[in-house]
Amino acid sequence: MSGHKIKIAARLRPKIPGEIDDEGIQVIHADTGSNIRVPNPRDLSQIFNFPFSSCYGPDSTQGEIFENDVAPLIEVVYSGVTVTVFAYGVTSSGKTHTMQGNKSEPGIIPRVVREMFHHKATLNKASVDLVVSYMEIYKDECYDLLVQRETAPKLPVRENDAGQVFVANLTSIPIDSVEEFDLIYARASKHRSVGSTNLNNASSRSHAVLTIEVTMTDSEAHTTLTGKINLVDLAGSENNKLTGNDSIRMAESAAINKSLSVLGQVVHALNQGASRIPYRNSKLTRILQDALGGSSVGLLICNLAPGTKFRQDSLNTLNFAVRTKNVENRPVVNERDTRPQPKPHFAAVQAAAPRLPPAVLQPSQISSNNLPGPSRGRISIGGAGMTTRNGPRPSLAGPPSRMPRASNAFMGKGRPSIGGSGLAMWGEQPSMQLTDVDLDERIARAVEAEVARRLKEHERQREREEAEKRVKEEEEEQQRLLQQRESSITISDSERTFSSFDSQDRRSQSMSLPSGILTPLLRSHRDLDSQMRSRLREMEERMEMGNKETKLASVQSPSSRKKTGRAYVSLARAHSEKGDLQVALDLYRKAETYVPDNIKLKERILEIEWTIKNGREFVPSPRKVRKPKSKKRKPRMATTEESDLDAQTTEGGEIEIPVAGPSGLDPVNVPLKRIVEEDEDFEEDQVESLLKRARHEEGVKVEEV
Ligand SMILES: Nc1ncnc2c1ncn2[C@@H]1O[C@H](COP(=O)(O)OP(=O)(O)OP(=O)(O)O)[C@@H](O)[C@H]1O
Repeated sequence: MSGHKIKIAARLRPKIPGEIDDEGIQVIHADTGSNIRVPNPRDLSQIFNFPFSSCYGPDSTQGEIFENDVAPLIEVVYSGVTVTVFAYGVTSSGKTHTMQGNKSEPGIIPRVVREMFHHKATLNKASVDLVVSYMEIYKDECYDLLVQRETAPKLPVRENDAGQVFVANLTSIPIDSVEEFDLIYARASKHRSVGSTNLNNASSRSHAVLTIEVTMTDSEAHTTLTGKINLVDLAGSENNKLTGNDSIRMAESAAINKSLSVLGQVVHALNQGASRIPYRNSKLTRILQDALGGSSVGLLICNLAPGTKFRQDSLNTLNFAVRTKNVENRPVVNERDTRPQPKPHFAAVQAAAPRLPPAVLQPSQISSNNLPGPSRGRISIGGAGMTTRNGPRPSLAGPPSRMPRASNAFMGKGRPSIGGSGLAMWGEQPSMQLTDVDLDERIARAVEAEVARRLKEHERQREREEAEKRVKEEEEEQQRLLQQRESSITISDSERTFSSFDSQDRRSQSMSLPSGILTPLLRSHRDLDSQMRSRLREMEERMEMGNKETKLASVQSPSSRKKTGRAYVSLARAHSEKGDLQVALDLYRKAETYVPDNIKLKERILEIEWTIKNGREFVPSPRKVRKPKSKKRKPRMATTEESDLDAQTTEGGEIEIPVAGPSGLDPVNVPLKRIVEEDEDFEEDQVESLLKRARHEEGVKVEEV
């Protein structure tokens, strides 16, 4: 399949009781197309237009969105392609309502499942199997929502040989009817992390990913076609000032905001055609890798909340949407040849690692107590990623087209079945007989856990050893300096006798010299001694100070180190301008710990050292004229002449502002992100926090700059 851009739909929710709708955002349907209009929060006379092929206003229904944008994708899933639908937006903008809905207004998820079964019924294929898996990413860890929450372990994210990312050990349950699904889904949804905030009584504290996978086996053609739809309800970005979050919610919020920010970075990097896409910076992007610039078909639903309160958030959401719509995926059809592969050579069998078959619980009566409908359901628990009746598969990424499939005698329909009801996952304890396959699976998991534990232990041991080595080196260095000082003191204590390290030969030689000949030399030794003493003292102080800073620097990211370095330089400069050269020198040296490769900084340190030593006056170099910050943040705000002119956005997230030019009014396109995105004003903040820290530090008295 050729490149396929992610489709965008925007939905503005109606106001909810207690909310003021001041028409901050509007959905406009015109003959030329539909768009979302948002006034610029910094200049209300400017209107940003966001044209999308699907825009839904507050009166839109769940059915409308499903029919227009999601239902057509079901056929794509049945053609063996992975489809990903995500709901994105600020907290309380209606993501969960859109994806999940409620009993009277079911959302996309229940509708998708109905449509999947409906489509299945129209197919004339012998074997069409559906399975569901459901997981959440809570504080950057993956949890299985199909198992009891209290016992759900953190699931590892892995990558297989084909480069496909999957969540290992994620449960997948075969579903044979809508009713079966509804029951499973209702139970699992209770396991999702939800909490109350000022903005939403039932705010999702995690990103939830529900996957419905369909496997179509054609035994005559010996092929298996696997389609999948991932339905992702993202947690909403949060402004903690508005949500009034407590410490627990704050920690959740930090994880949510971080993962969403990485999502933005991934989209940005994809748009830039960057060589490195930061998928690995969060579990969310790692898991959605296939949906962002990968091999799936994507639909992004941008949820918007009405009113001025959410205006800036809505602009951020729309800005993200504009960037995302340029991301191109390359969908592939996931078809596999099921013919048994020729037997590998004996040597190859010996060399190959043993492949463990998945554990498959085949309860005789899965639905008798819990699930309505025919009792044909089976629960398969992934031993290596999401496991279906046809073998292990990654959970979010399908294998590439025509991937050869390993033949496995344990897989397929003729597997040994196991007694028991399969209800253990819901907390009940069925009596269950384990087969060899199950035992193998359990052993494999235990081995896997043990290997992970040992690796962790090994890593901890390595870190301990490294820390010990560092301490030892520091002690040795101090010892060395001490010895040096002692030996130099020996020199200065006596002009007549030489230090212990002088040899007997030298002594006898010197004794034979005419008297007075060494005096100038010894005098210079004495000078050297006092110089060395003060130098050593200085070095010790610097080392002590440096250690503290080095420790701090070592835990910071490269960009934070740079920022801290810049903040110290800024402080140092202020002190050098006031004439506090010693304080300035200390601060420049601190800065050096954070930016050790900065040549200019080294030069500045030498310059000040020299000035202090020689008692000269220090004349700081003139400050660079920097562009005013406000200009950087607001690169293109309308001037007085422009402010009363209506502004129109163009495709691709640019704002078109008419500007008075030589030939009358010329339109000027300004990239919207430059206007909407906040520029981080770290320097002031950083200086402020450093000042606080510096005030508590002994020895460095820093005044407010
Ligand atoms: N289209 C809609 N029609 C009616 N009510 C809606 C609609 N969209 C959202 N709501 C209501 O708005 C409130 C917030 O919606 P929802 O919980 O879906 O937001 P969310 O974006 O999932 O928030 P969070 O990120 O905090 O989980 C809910 O009470 C929901 O019922």
